[in-house]
Amino acid sequence: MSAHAGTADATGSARSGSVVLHQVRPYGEGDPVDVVVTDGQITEIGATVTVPAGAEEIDGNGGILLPGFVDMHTHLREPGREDTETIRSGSRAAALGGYTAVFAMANTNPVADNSTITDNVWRTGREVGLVDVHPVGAVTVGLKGEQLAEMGMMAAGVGNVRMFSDDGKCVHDPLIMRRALEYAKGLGVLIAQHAEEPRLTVGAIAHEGPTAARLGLAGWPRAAEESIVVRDALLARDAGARVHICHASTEGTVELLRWAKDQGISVTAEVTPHHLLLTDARLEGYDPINKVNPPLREERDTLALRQALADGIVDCVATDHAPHASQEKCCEFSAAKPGMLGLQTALPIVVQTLVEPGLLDWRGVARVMSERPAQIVGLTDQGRPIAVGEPGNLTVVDPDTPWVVHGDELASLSSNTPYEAMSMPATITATVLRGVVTAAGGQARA
Ligand SMILES: NC(=O)N[C@@H](CC(=O)O)C(=O)O
Ligand SMILES: [Zn+2]
Ligand SMILES: [Zn+2]
Repeated sequence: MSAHAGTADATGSARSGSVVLHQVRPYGEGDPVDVVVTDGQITEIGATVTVPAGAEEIDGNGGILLPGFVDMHTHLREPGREDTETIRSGSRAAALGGYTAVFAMANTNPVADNSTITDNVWRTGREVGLVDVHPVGAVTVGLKGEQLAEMGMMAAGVGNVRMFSDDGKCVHDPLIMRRALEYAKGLGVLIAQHAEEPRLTVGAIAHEGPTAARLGLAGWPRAAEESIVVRDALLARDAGARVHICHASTEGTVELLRWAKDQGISVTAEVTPHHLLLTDARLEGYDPINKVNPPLREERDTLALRQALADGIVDCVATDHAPHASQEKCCEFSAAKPGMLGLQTALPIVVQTLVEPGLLDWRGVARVMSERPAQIVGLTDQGRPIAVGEPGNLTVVDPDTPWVVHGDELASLSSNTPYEAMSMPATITATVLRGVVTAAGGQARA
């Protein structure tokens, strides 16, 4: 393999240079081809191509070529908790997971409720240059739910904020939510809601059901999510605005999304890999590694969410990558922080829960991991078709090389993965951002 052919400069645009991906199968279809990316764009696709002088060459080994993944829901903890994740460490995890763009949630310390912070997140992401880090702006000042943040200022800044969320908390006051939706409509931006009726989750730490009852854990009912999903669908309808539901976790939410979409309401939703794979059966043993908001639910919820993704009722997969320090995850269950790592394990879990059971083909994976999230947030340079003239944001997947997860080997500064010692069925061979290799052979390039 030749030396690095290009690097992303501080503004993130690709420098001159070329990458050749040898022996890859776009969307897993047809015979392997070679793909040339020059100056950030796909310039040639064919059985035999001209390798430009000085190009970095990657052997795809017959693996699957997909558009680079887009994560609508990542927590990078900068500013404030750089001991658990930084924009750099999170970008490394993202590149290794096949991502070319991530949306960094606003629940940092201080909260990203102003353009100084959102612009800084954007700039730092560009300096690192491994993945486009799009700042999410807070909907309300300090995530307090009382006063709308300066959404217009954040949208107009260099961070070009296009998604707003109080994630971690629900925008609970319906009048504030209504105003946020109206304002967002005017700005052409998206509100993403952490759907949780807080009056139904006081003290709650586990899914309300037989398992929590047996273990004596205070329950978080499905209705806490579903009541906000239906409320916000109605508010979006009346405002003529769009609303996005973060981490959908219940069978009932799927039914409500189906109803809302049937009505023509502009509601979209994401599901996390952990809500596709894991259930509250994990809570036996009280290991706080399994504590997450919303909580792990029951098998019928995971099955409904998988089917909903296949049907397009749930639009996309988002990681809700939520790093926490080990001392915050190995205390008593009730005291532990909720959240789990997700960036490096998302694609293999999608393979396990959707591709292997025949619910999605690789075109479907491109849809839920890349195309739909890019469309929902309005990114025009991501989630694009694999074709000459399109941006060189690409991921090569090896579907035949399993690997075993070890939290301390992940790129994240935290190690709170619920998949410790589990085998993952697929590996990311390489990730390319605007024609620059950002990760290859399990190594990130910054
Ligand atoms: N999902 C979680 O359990 N935790 C998230 C917040 C959130 O996504 O609600 C976090 O920031 O740690
Ligand atoms: Zn949340
Ligand atoms: Zn979150």
